[in-house]
Amino acid sequence: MTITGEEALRRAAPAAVVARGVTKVYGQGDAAVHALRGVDVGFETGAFTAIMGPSGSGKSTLMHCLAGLDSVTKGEVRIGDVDITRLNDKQLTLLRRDRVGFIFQAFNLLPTLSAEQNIMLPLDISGRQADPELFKVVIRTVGLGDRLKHRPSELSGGQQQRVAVARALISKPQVIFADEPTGNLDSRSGAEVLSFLRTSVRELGQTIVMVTHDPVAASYADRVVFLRDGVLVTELVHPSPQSVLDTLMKLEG
Ligand SMILES: Nc1ncnc2c1ncn2[C@@H]1O[C@H](COP(=O)(O)OP(=O)(O)OP(=O)(O)O)[C@@H](O)[C@H]1O
Repeated sequence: MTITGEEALRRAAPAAVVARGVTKVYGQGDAAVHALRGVDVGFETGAFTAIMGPSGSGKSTLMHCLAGLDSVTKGEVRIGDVDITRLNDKQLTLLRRDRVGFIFQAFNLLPTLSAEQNIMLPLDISGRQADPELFKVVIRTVGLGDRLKHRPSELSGGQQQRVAVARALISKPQVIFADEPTGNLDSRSGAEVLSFLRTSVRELGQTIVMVTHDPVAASYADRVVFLRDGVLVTELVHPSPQSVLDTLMKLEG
């Protein structure tokens, strides 16, 4: 029997995040918008997965539902062994704080804190200590050694996003959700940030799920899943910019 690359990936690693039958309807009656119509998808532990699709296909909605930032109308979302759709607000807040990392398009750093203080903030808030070895590895990985005392305003956009990447990595979350992490960066800084994400998957075994519009960004992932009209329609394993672009053109055509 031939095993496809995708099957091999699935067999090698259990899913860190699983969505089953996820439906999301915004509004009611005539004004109802069916943003997700029964999405089934798994995201492997230690893999980098991109979510793509035409504008309005439901990418951000799916990511928000996976990360517990938005509620589902129907269906189940598991992060590890926890069905997050059954948690109350307080439990969800703790789960996001302790098990999930976020990287957004706007870097979301606190302007009065240094790079190092921004990186440590989530751990400080939850009263946890950083693993000193991991801190060294993360700082080396994202190349911020000589910038740790700088404030965000003294850093370039690419450097600020590297701080946000380090902040997401330092708490060893079960999964990092990245929403257009290179959307505000020039192509060189974007490539650097994507390389750091790739390295964190390879060297730290980090699980990453990223929403992007950019075929080049998506090509850094191990796998790309494609949405259209709120449904998962296809996926690519070991994507190239060209194969992602071709698939998108077919979906939009
Ligand atoms: N809060 C909301 N209230 C009502 N409709 C919404 C809301 N958020 C999203 N939608 C609708 O749900 C659908 C999916 O939106 P979503 O933002 O998830 O798509 P997307 O693929 O991320 O789009 P884009 O690529 O343009 O960012 C769209 O039709 C959108 O208008």
